Amino acid sequence: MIRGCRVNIFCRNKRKCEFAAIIMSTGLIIVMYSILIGVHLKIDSVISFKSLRYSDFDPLDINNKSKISNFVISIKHSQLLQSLTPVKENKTIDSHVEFISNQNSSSTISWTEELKPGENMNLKEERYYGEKSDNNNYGINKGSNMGSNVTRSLPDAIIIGVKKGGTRALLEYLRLHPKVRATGPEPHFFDRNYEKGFEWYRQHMPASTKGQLTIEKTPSYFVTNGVPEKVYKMSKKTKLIIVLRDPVTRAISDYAQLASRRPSVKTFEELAFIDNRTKIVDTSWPIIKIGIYIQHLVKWLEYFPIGQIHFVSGENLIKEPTYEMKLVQEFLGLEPMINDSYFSFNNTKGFPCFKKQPNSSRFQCLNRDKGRLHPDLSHSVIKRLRDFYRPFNARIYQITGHNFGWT
Ligand SMILES: Nc1ncnc2c1ncn2[C@@H]1O[C@H](COP(=O)(O)OS(=O)(=O)O)[C@@H](OP(=O)(O)O)[C@H]1O
Repeated sequence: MIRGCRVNIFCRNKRKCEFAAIIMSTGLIIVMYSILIGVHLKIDSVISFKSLRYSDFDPLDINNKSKISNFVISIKHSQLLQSLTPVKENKTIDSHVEFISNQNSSSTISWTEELKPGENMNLKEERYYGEKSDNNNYGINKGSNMGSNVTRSLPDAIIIGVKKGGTRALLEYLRLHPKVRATGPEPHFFDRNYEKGFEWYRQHMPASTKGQLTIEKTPSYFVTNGVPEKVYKMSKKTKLIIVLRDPVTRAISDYAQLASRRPSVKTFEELAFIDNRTKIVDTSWPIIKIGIYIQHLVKWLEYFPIGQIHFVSGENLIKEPTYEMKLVQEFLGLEPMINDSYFSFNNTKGFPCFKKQPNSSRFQCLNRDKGRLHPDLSHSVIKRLRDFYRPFNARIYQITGHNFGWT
């Protein structure tokens, strides 16, 4: 009765009424479908970004193919979203920035690379300025013109090590400086991708403008044979930075990372000593070998003068980030802008956290896999390792002119 009444009110002619109903429902389906696609793209981008932290994602690692495709998809989605939202003048798009709040009311930072207005993700541009770089043996440092004086340059400075020394923290602190442009993931150019050539390397550097320093970090460079010569060939003026940390805690940190990725791995003691009874240290185990810093450093000194290498104390970078940053900025010839106001010690995390702008109230902390729990090792194991490293450490103190205080 009621249905009949409605039909009568809106459609006098039953066929016209059916036709109108079909048109309306088709329209409704199209609208809902578009909304769903839009939501899907947005969600997918966010999920992809969230799942890709620099710590577990190396886009240059061939074993990470699934992550690469995930990454590429997320970039495409973000580009699509960007093209729907025109970029306003002077607005910076953080294309790869990921700040995820965690339970401790701090945040987690992932790697960052910013796109400037007019710049896009296409790195294929092959035009050169033709300008011979002042610090590059090959004259290829300043590269493709991306418009409005934006270029990609080979690094002016490289954080070459040491693994688990605090290299990520240092790079993220340096990134706070307006005159610094830093890479996100580790490019691994000199140790894994050298055959791809300097142009490949340069294309993996962040966009920069004149006067800005380009900096990358790949801690494996410090211990990889042949890298000092290759860096020298790129530019003998490259400034080198090494974050040194007590080799015993460094080894434990490295092992903690290994165990978190391979839970079935042998115990630290089983791997660190040739024989657990005699406790002869196994120097062929990379986790031990990396900590014999002097052996690696001398290879760099064959190519670079000691004054061209800046040593950061990994321990002090945690205790007094401002002081260590003052020294690094001095070394890089930067105005000392990264000061106390950027840091706040987060007691829950047990590490300094930092803010992107001095006037911001929001502090960000490094990812949760920086500052992992270390396995408990017996005093005798620690003592044995300390005894082992002591003579090597003494030579490091001598050469660098700095007592790092590792006991
Ligand atoms: N601000 C801040 N937040 C968190 N962690 C910090 C920070 N500053 C230094 N560190 C120390 O950095 C250690 C990781 O070193 P790296 O970044 O060089 O590691 S890696 O080689 O890139 O994997 C990491 O080692 P673990 O504590 O063993 O995880 C930290 O001790």
